[in-house]
Amino acid sequence: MSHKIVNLRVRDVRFPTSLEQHGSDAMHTDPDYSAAYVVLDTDSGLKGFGLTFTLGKGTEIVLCAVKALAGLVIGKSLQEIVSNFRGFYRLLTSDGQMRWLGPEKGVIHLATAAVLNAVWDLWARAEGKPLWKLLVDMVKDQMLKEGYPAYTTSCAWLGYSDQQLKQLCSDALKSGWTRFKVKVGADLEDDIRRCRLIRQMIGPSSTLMIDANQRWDVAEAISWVSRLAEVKPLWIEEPTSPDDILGHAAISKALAPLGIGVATGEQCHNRVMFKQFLQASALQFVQIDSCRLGSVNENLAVLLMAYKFQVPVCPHAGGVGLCELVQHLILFDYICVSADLRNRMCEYVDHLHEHFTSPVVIQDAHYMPPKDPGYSCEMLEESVNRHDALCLEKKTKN
Ligand SMILES: C[C@H](O)[C@@H](O)CC(=O)C(=O)O
Ligand SMILES: [Mg+2]
Repeated sequence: MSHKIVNLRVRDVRFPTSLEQHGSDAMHTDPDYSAAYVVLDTDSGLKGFGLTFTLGKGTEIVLCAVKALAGLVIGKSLQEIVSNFRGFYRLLTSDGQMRWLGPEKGVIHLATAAVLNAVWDLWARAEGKPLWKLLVDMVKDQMLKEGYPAYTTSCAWLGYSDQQLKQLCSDALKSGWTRFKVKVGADLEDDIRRCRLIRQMIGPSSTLMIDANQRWDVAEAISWVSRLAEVKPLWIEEPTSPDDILGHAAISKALAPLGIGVATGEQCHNRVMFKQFLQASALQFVQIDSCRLGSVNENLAVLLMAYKFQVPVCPHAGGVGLCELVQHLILFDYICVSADLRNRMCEYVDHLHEHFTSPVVIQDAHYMPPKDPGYSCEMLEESVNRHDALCLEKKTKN
């Protein structure tokens, strides 16, 4: 069956997570976890669902970019696309006029990610497999019985009170979590207090990471993290601008004697930037994002580059739908690329999974391999309608 794409719909879906400071960090103090949510309709009736992640405002701009790309997608059959996927990727990313908006970065690349995620979802559905299995079966068949190791960021968002942090951390420990990420970067004394608190709760054998979300300049990052070395963080995430590759390299070199690595990637524009981070030894943990890069296509390239440089991949997943999508990629990485779990873990945030038809399954702090066909992108229609920014705008006007 050809599954010819006959229509592309895109919705602006926003969740008011900022009201309870879910997702808050040193730079994003009021994040509303949102998505540009794409649905591909085909002549066979099969649909493909995709999304890219945003923080609320500006999602309407991503929708415009998706609509601008639609003309390159509608009329193509799935078979035509996957028989030359590289050519299709280049078609979307190398349009003579639209590439000026990037190339392969910013809003146009977020829109490309959403469209390509929907194409991969359509392909996996057509094959009757979860995406990770579609990828793995292209190479070989292995299974992960105990699931893939995860870490949680949901105990220590920057806007949470110490009381919330203690309660959430205590609950997480009871559920078997042993890897925790803490948001830092706004106030040093506050960071020292909160990091000491969580380290004291989780004990010396659990793993702690810290995340500054691009808050500092290079020298500030080195001195600030040095003050937090007492809690033995495995990594400092996004210590400075995500574009400052040599800055990351300087921070990495300075913190190495303290045994603290650098992690980044959630706002890394594309595979070319990752190449330079790896060549410059500017990171010790590659944090791919399923909706920032050009979908599976570009993420596979980064997985292979990370393996070539022997740098572990620890995917970013702090955003609506990001856990659902990136679990497929990290399963592929383990089964077909790295075959290694040392210093590897996938982020998990405990928000908004109820809005998906195939939400992630976490057991004992591990991602259990998805079973449903597709890329786990499909949202409940009721959720999309209830959180569609356009519908919300009309309601407030009436
Ligand atoms: C604004 C987002 O919640 C961001 O803080 C997520 C993030 O940096 C992470 O999950 O890592
Ligand atoms: Mg982060």
